[in-house]
Amino acid sequence: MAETVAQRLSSAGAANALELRGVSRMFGALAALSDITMTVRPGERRAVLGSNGAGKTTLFNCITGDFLPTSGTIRLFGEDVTAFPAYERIRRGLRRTYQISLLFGGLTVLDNIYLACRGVSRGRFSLIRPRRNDALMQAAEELLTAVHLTPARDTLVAELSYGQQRQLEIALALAGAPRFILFDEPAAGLSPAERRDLIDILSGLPEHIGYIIIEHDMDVALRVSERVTMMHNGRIFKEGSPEEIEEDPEVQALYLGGAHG
Ligand SMILES: Nc1ncnc2c1ncn2[C@@H]1O[C@H](COP(=O)(O)OP(=O)(O)OP(=O)(O)O)[C@@H](O)[C@H]1O
Repeated sequence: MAETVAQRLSSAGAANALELRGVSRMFGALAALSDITMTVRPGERRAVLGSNGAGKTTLFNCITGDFLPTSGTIRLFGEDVTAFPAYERIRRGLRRTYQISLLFGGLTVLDNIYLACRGVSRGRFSLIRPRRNDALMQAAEELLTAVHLTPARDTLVAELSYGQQRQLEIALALAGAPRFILFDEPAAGLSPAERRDLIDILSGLPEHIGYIIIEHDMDVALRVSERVTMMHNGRIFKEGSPEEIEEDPEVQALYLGGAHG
């Protein structure tokens, strides 16, 4: 089988994109995460699946720095970021999308992307209207294409369909040369055609960008990932290739049997 980008970067000695060691997160007496140990290589595409309450969102929140873990360590590209605030992790190339939309409805699609590019760039923020040859404007145009939104370039975000808004959220996560992205249920609420488009967009991302996708739609999750981590009750329950996970009898009994929401 051909070597994946993740394998090539890994054999070239690059640090893991993400490394969690013994990560736990308590909410009072409830262990939302218990002793999570997992590694994701640079460029690797990973799906994290599990029923409602399995701990997937808490896992994302600990990786981004929205929550601190109660115990354990988190390393990003070899660096211990366990106690780093979220913005320090963003500076190191980590991005995330949310289940709830965080877009500016009164601005155009291109303006939303442009502002995201500006927000993560190091230059000073200016209210002067950007010129068309501005490098950030060019980056914004490229992101527009990457998420298949070129026809909606000048449309106000409030007028976009729900699916187009989700596509725009992916563009915002791609602003500013990310190295690793956390996608939180990007297929939720999408039509079958929009799901196919999403699969194309994720499959077409530059190879060096790794990601973790939380997704309830197994068809999407298994098609856009090289490896799958199954969670249950705050623990890792199984890990394997999409084929291994799909055929695993325990996974089928617990998850594919309809126990998930
Ligand atoms: N801020 C919080 N305060 C208290 N309990 C929380 C908090 N966040 C999550 N939990 C609890 O932690 C457990 C894991 O929740 P989490 O949202 O991480 O699961 P999930 O796998 O993302 O579920 P879903 O698929 O429904 O989004 C649940 O029992 C949840 O009620």
